[in-house]
Amino acid sequence: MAKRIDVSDLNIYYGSFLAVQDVTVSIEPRSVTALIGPSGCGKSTFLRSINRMHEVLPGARVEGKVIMDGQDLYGPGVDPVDVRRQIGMVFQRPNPFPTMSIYDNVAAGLRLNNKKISKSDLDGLVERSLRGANLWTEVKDRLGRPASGLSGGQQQRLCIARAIAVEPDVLLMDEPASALDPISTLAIEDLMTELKERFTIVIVTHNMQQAARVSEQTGFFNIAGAGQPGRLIEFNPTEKIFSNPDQKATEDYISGRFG
Ligand SMILES: Nc1ncnc2c1ncn2[C@@H]1O[C@H](COP(=O)(O)OP(=O)(O)OP(=O)(O)O)[C@@H](O)[C@H]1O
Repeated sequence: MAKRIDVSDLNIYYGSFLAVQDVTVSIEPRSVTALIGPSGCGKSTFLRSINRMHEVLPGARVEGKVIMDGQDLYGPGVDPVDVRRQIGMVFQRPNPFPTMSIYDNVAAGLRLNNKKISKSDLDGLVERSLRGANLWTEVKDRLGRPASGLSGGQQQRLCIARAIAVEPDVLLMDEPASALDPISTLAIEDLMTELKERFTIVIVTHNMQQAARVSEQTGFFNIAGAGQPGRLIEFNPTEKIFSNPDQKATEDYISGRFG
């Protein structure tokens, strides 16, 4: 079930380096939120802090709050592994388990989370996830073949199938189409439009047209200069960001004057 995320006063560190400063934002369920901004301004770092992936690096930590439907994800006693199950992630480069079969790639997370699942239930869930990722018809006759035999676009949809198989509440996507050709990119964008019916989606993208096509809300991150922390400069409906942004820096960025 899609859930809302409320981030308040979030500071994100790599050791003593403050990479992202003072982010406060609300992310609506059943919608796509796009994060844009120049390289190094902290979009990916912020994305990874939402599902507690950031802290897997030694010395990496956050201050502030990330609340999902009332639950403080950084609260005492919260298991980060559980958070990552509820908030799935898709990366820039498709990263299926290459030698594992297509079927087993989708089943991997389900098997980890539910050891007693029957073969027929698993078959059903694998099919549903592959259908959800718009991949079923292309792979249904070769489910036992290695994932490495799929095209880049198919591999990325396989990774999306793997992510949605465990029924997360939120899906984070870090430039999910930047390594793909234009046709595969459109397939991923169409898929996002379908998936937002069921999930809260947050996507980092360098592609402004993509942000404009797929998202309801857009956040613009920026940095004042090298070594400075990234900040969320503007967060508004996508239509407003691309037609009449509040901040001059946003306008300069989207009109290609910097970044
Ligand atoms: N593992 C790390 N250790 C130390 N600093 C890091 C690490 N990863 C990122 N940073 C720094 O944190 C800041 C934000 O980086 P991040 O990758 O989040 O930016 P980004 O906006 O996603 O950039 P891009 O658009 O190029 O992917 C940068 O100054 C970067 O050098």
